[in-house]
Amino acid sequence: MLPDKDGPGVGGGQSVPGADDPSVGLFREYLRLRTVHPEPDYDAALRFLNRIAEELELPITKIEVCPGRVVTIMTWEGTKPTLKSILLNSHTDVVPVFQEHWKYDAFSAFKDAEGNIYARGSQDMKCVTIQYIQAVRRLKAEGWKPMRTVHLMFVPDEEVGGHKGMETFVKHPEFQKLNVGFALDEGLANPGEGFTVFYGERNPWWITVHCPGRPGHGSRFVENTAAEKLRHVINSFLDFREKEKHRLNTSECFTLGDVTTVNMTMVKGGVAYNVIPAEMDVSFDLRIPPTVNLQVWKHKHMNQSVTSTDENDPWWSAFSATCKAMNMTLEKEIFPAATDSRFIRAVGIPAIGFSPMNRTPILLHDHNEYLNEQVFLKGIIVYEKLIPALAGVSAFPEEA
Ligand SMILES: CSCC[C@H](NC=O)C(=O)O
Ligand SMILES: [Zn+2]
Ligand SMILES: [Zn+2]
Repeated sequence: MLPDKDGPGVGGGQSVPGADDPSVGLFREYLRLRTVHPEPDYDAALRFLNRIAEELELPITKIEVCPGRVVTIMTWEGTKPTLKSILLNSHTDVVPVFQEHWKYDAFSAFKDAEGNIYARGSQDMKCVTIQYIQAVRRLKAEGWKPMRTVHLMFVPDEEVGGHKGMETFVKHPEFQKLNVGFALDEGLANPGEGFTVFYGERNPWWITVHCPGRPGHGSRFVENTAAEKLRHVINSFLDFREKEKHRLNTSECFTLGDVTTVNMTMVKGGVAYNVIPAEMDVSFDLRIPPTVNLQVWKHKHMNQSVTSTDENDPWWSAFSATCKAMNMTLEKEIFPAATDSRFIRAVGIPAIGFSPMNRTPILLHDHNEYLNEQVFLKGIIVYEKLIPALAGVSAFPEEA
C-alpha cells in the first residue's frame, strides 16, 4: 500500500493510508485553503484557480467587484458562441467553525476509514466547485466540445449575503457579457436515496425592533418601559412562530421551504441591575416562502422569482432527463435558506440549486461537516452528463 501522499491529518491522528483518486486529492487540497470568515484567504483561492485554469487551458477573467472581492470566471467557448451560455456557479468562502466541537481539524480534510472527508466546506460548497472542474477536465480530455459556451464562475462572500459578490456582479456589464441562459448553483445534501433540487428560495428578512421606553430606578413600577414593549414584540413573533411550526408536516407543507420560519436571534439592552433602560432591541431572522404574498408589504417588496420545472421547459427537461437516465430520483423543493441563486433569478435567469449528494446527512454550517469520497466521485459523473445536456439544448427561435 502506498503512503498517503497528503501526509497525516492534522490534529486528529493519521488519515487512512492509500493514494487518493486524483479528484479526491484535489478536493482535499482545496478544502485545506482557509477561505473562512471573518477573514477569508481569498488570495489562496485565486492562486488555486489560476493553476486550475492553466491545467484546463481555459481563459480566465478576474473582476474585482468590490475592493478585495474578486469574481473569477473560466470560459469554455462553445461551437455556437452567440447562443445563451451555461453558468456553473460556486462560492469560494466558508463559514467559521467551533473547532472544539470537531473530531478533526476542520481544515485538514481528514479522511477516515469509511472514506468520509471531514472539513468545513466539504458540503458547502467546495465539493461542487471541484466536481465542476473535474467534469470539465474529463470532457476536455475526451475531446468533447460544448455547443453553448460554459462559464465556471467562482464568487466570494456568499456566506455573508453576497452583497460584495454576486449581488453586485449581476449588475456589472461583465456579467451581461456572459450572456447566461441557465445557471446551476448549490443545493443541499439528501440523507435518503434521492437528490434534492431547488427551483426557488425563501426571502430572508432580518428585522430589528427598537423599543424605547421610560427609564428610572429599578425598584419602582415605572410606566411604559422598554421591557414591556419588548415583551409584546417577542410574544407576537413567537406566537406566529408556533403557528408556522404546526403548519409544517401538515396539509400542503412538507418541507421548510413551504412555511415561514421565525427565530429570535439577538437581544440587546440594559446597563445595570437597578437601572430601567431607555431602550432595548430585539432581532429576528425570518424566512418567507415565495408563495406568501409580499405585495401587501408596501415598503419591503423583494424578488420572489422561481425557476420553471415544467416538463416543457427546455432547460429543466435537459436537466431532469439527464438525471432520470442516471436513475436518479429528484425531489423538488424551495431552498430553506438563501444562496446566490436568488440574485441570478432576480435578473431573470433560470437557476437550479443542486449539490449531488445523496445518502448524506445535511451538515452545512454544522460541526463535523463531511462528505464521503464515493458520493463526491459520483457527483463528478453526474456533471459529466449534465454539462453536455445543458450545453446541447437546441437554439431557441429567438436565438437563431
Ligand atoms: C440573507 S443573506 C445570508 C445568506 C446565508 N446563506 C447561507 O447560509 C443565509 O443565512 O441563508
Ligand atoms: Zn453555500
Ligand atoms: Zn453556507
